[in-house]
Amino acid sequence: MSGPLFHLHRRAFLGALGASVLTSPALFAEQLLRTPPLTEGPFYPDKIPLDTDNDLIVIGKNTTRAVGEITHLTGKVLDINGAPAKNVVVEIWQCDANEVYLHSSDSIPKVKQQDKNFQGFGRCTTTEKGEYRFRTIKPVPYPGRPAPHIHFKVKKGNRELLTSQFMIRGHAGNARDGVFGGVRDVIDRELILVDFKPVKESKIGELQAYFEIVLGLTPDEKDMNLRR
Ligand SMILES: O=C(O)c1ccc(O)c(O)c1
Repeated sequence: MSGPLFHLHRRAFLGALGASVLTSPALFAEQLLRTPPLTEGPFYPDKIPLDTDNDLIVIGKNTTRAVGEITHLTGKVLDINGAPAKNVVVEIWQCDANEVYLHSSDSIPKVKQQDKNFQGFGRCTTTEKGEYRFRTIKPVPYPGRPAPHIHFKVKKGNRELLTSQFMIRGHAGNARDGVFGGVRDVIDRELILVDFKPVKESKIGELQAYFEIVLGLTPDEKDMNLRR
């Protein structure tokens, strides 16, 4: 999701609340909307691959690239006050262009179908500004999951801060997807949708997607706030 769009939706949200609750605008106005958590699904890798870098298109020193529409996925991890979450790890995983996840219960039965050049899983540590970046493929529908999606987790050390998924804004499969349909709140839906746009200078049809992940308070931090 792009920065400006994000703020537009936030304003729409405040508008929907009505003027009466805005008597103390500072309470809301400074906070970003938190990325909603979503199911991990059945296919977080059961065996972490040797190559876990942020380029899912090329495994190790292979010379053949993965099949699919190359996407430069970038973004930031922020807290609800807009401060960067630096030095946290973003993990992504998704099925390959032939609908196979890097998980033995999917990849063993579909061994002939699997794209052996797709890394399927990657990690990126955020910078001082909370930035992350991946090179991956535009996600495709999976049997039983008509909304193409990329799963992600945000971790700090061993602590899992968020598990969710993002989906393609405007994709026809979203309306038929059980996980997307399970997100009842219209604002929450907006917060998991991402635009996939052509990279203008690219001669090979690469795409770019920008997604800001906003972390809510962790259980420990909520506890601290209650005690304050
Ligand atoms: O329930 C499932 O089958 C299923 C499959 C793939 C996914 O990515 C997922 O989140 C759920």
